[in-house]
Amino acid sequence: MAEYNRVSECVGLITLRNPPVNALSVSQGIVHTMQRALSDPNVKSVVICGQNGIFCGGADIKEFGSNMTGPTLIQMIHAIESANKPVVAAIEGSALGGGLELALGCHYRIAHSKSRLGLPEVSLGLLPAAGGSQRLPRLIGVPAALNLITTGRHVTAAEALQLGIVDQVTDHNTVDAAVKFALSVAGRSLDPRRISTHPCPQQPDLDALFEEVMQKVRQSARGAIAPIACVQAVRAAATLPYAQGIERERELMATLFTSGQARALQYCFFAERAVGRWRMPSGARWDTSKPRPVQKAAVIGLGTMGRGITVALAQTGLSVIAVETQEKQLMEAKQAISGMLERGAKRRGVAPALDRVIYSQNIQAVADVDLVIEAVFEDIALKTKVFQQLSAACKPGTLLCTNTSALDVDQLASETPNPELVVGMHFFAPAHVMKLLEVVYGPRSSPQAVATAMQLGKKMGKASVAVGNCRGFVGNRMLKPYIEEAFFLLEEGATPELVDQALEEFGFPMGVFRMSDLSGLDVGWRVRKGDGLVEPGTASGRSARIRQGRRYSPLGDLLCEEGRFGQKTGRGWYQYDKPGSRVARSDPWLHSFLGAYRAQHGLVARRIDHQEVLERCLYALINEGFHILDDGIAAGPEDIDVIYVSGYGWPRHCGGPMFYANMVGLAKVLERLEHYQQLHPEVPHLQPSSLLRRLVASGSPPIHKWEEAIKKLHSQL
Ligand SMILES: CCCCCCCCCCCCC/C=C/C(=O)SCCNC(=O)CCNC(=O)[C@H](O)C(C)(C)COP(=O)(O)OP(=O)(O)OC[C@H]1O[C@@H](n2cnc3c(N)ncnc32)[C@H](O)[C@@H]1OP(=O)(O)O
Repeated sequence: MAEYNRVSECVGLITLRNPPVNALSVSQGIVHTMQRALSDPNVKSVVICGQNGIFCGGADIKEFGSNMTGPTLIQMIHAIESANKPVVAAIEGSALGGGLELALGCHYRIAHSKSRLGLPEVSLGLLPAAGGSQRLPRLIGVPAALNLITTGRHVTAAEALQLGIVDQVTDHNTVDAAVKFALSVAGRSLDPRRISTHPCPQQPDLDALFEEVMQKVRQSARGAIAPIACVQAVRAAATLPYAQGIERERELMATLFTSGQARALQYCFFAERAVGRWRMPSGARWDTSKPRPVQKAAVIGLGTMGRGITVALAQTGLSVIAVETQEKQLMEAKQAISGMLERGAKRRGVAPALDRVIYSQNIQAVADVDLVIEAVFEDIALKTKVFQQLSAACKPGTLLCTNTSALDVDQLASETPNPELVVGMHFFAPAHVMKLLEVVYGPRSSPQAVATAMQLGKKMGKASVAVGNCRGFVGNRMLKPYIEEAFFLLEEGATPELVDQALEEFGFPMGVFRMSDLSGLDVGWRVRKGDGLVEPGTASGRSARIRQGRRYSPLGDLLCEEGRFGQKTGRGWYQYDKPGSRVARSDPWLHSFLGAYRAQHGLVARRIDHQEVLERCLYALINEGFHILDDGIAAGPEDIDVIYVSGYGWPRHCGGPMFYANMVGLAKVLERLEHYQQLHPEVPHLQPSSLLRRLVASGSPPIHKWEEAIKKLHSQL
């Protein structure tokens, strides 16, 4: 776990060994090796490094749920800082969380130029509770420490040097540089190097600073408790002696450590990694399916989505052929894409990848690409034509991907001579910014096609999730009952403001109505028209609100008939100063419209509270998630949760819809769905899924056991 060697005759070298990231385990034995180094009379100084080019990824997150016994990290770091021989941290790869805290306990820090450092505990629902919240502000000052600790961001070695976190940066062998450095400081007084013994650097107007930061953090935290505790811990560092500060750090950590939010955030950390280990119902899996290399790609159709996808591909280092058949649109797209590439490059401090994109009006230009992403208008006839053209134009083996969000991937595949080469790559707008990618496979998609799309998604920095083909795939399929419940709540007496407030207090960045105004009400209207649901708005009464045998709310259609498409028209569920403006204001017209609508349909408005909004919208969405699991469209709850957290604004500290259901209790979700279903029998999405019932009947296993339970339950059917 921690290996000890003597090098250059008088330097004790401690190497952390705990693959893959040298996470600090309670059983690691660093204390023991440290004692060995300190008691060795031949050793004049000590270097701590990590094996395989990574210093340390922090405390072992997997141990958090278990019974942790052994010397605490804090005691170990204290022992290092108190040592009477200089201890130098040789930082390569990452020094994160407890890893950086360990380095802060050392007397000196030497970092490789490519290493990254940070205290990301906040993103796991925790705070740097191995003295990090007390040492970092003492070392680099309160404002910089607050920034790092409350955001959890990683800094480069160059920034760490500038901030004063490290003493030296090297491009060469870090351990060699640290050993040399350790020899040069042997025998020097260590008092100035013990960070905990110093006060924080003076800071004028401390109270005002903390007030300002606390306000900012509360706003952006959207209900998360860890960022607030982080501010409180740093405040303790700035105002209390170290011993008392550490006590405060411990108290705050004790509250966070056992919180549901910490469990949810740590679940998200592992879920994001688990979705990379995808598998298909056919038995094909990530570890047995070899992706094809993709160096050259093409994007067909340069509307909003196509432009974003082109930028994302070019920024990943691929050569891209961007095709748009109309000359004017092609020129406009070229200008927009170049602008996005230039702005992105400026932000990242690199040269813009303008010459990676070749523009063409001719689909034949795709002849030698490895992969094509089609992003033309959502029209099955048009997409079919494009797929047929692509099949004829591309070299054999080219992967054909569609960015459709609503059409049938299998149907498109069946239009090509090689359906095994077809998958969906469902990006979210703006495609070069949004983290989520749904990789949609059909029954005939080859494992290699899925592996290639998944690998490309990963390269693009996306949270890529492999899902089966169905209407709306996973994300949009679950969104439908959520939006419908919100409409029904308006009919029954709620307002858009009330519904949005409940959802935003829950942690969504935007409630359903503000979101719908942003994305455009006409999008859903077009889909509903296509489904034959939209009728002229003159009929009244209950029967006018039953369509295709189930409850239907025409409210969204009626707003569209008024030309209220949301932000782009300056009117939607809210009003805006002008078309395109983003600040939503309550609209008296909407409220009287709702009153008139209810009167026309004989609906009596009743008082609706936040709890009902949350239960009806969220449980309807969760219920659809159980259907999706039962249908095998998502392989496990993690897939659904990653989709919702990374693409739909579900608050990360609630873990995603399926984790949330697990936290609330499956029996409670079932009971509330049954309750609402009795009240609204004409709403099928409130009918509890059979999987949810079966899981409750089998004793509500915890989420990590669902897969096993689902398999067992399926085999019993
Ligand atoms: C009841 C009262 C109690 C009171 C208080 C008790 C206190 C006790 C606790 C004291 C703790 C003190 C405070 C310290 C806290 C921490 O240190 S929390 C951890 C902070 N560190 C992080 O958040 C870093 C997380 N890791 C990463 O960001 C990345 O993994 C990486 C290090 C940058 C490497 O990235 P990459 O190369 O892309 O690899 P990955 O795929 O991400 O990871 C590879 C595998 O390693 C696993 N892993 C990574 N980090 C950890 C970790 N810290 N612990 C355990 N496992 C880790 C990751 O899951 C991958 O695993 P596989 O998916 O199985 O391959």
